[in-house]
Amino acid sequence: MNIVLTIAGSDSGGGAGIQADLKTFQELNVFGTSVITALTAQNTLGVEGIYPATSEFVEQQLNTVLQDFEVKALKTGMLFSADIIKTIAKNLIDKNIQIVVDPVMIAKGGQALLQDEAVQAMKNELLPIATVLTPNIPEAEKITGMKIETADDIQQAAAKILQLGVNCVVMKGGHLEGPSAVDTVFFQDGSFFQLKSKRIDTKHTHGTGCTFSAAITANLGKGLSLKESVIEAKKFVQMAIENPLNIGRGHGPTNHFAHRFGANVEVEIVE
Ligand SMILES: Nc1ncnc2c1ncn2[C@@H]1O[C@H](COP(=O)(O)OP(=O)(O)O)[C@@H](O)[C@H]1O
Ligand SMILES: Cc1ncc(COP(=O)(O)OP(=O)(O)O)c(N)n1
Repeated sequence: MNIVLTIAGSDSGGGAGIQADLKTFQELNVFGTSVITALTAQNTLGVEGIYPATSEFVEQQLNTVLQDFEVKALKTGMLFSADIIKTIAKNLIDKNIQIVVDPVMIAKGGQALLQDEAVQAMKNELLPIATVLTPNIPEAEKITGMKIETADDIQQAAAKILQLGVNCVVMKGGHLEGPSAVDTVFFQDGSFFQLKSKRIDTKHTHGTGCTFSAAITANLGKGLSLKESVIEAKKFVQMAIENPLNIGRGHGPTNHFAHRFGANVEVEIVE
């Protein structure tokens, strides 16, 4: 049994955060463990409240899991504060674990899930030890300090992010426009490729980023290459978006069951 870990916030609505991660892990046949950084009172309409854990308790959860389980890959999601980020980085620096960083900053409803001053800690402490970073466009803008509108901007921003020490960056295109949802994957050696899928016209996209990064983590945990892990994760999230559950009165969750039925999902790989 391959064991993976999510270090993230709890979404009481079950569509994002720890809950989306564990559902994704389970669907992809890996054993999921968790370190909870914050509780959120949240549903499909938005985040009503945030109750962060202390960095000491985050550290205790992390060490308790790592002392007992051989974790192959982990992801981080909502980390909330600079203190929590520094604590996590300090405890992971000497571990042989593949690290997927989803730099969660702002929920769809606009609520901050990461304090502003924590962005610098993420850049200085966490990204240098990360295997892969999966920013959406606003997150990439915050990390790089540049406006991202064109394909050239995406390439420039990726280059800036790679300079921070992360091995690979997946620039997610969910927030862009056009008939395709295009994610571009950049590596340290200058190579890159794109993953293109049909953009689905839906409001039910709560937790897409969490689900995508959790699927990459699960795939890495199973021993797939980084490239294969990202490709398969894109297929997983595409199926989850294409087959909405239509629950909740706002931005509903993606459908983590969907991959069981969606063998024919179309994702084009452009090298
Ligand atoms: N409407 C959509 N149709 C198809 N794929 C989408 C759609 N929205 C997002 N995605 C995909 O979901 C994944 C998460 O992207 P994104 O929504 O940008 O992240 P986040 O949830 O962090 O904002 C990416 O693979 C992106 O291409
Ligand atoms: C607890 C928690 N973690 C992360 C998010 C953000 O998830 P994301 O996949 O980026 O989806 P949206 O917020 O954009 O719907 C969250 N909301 N809560």
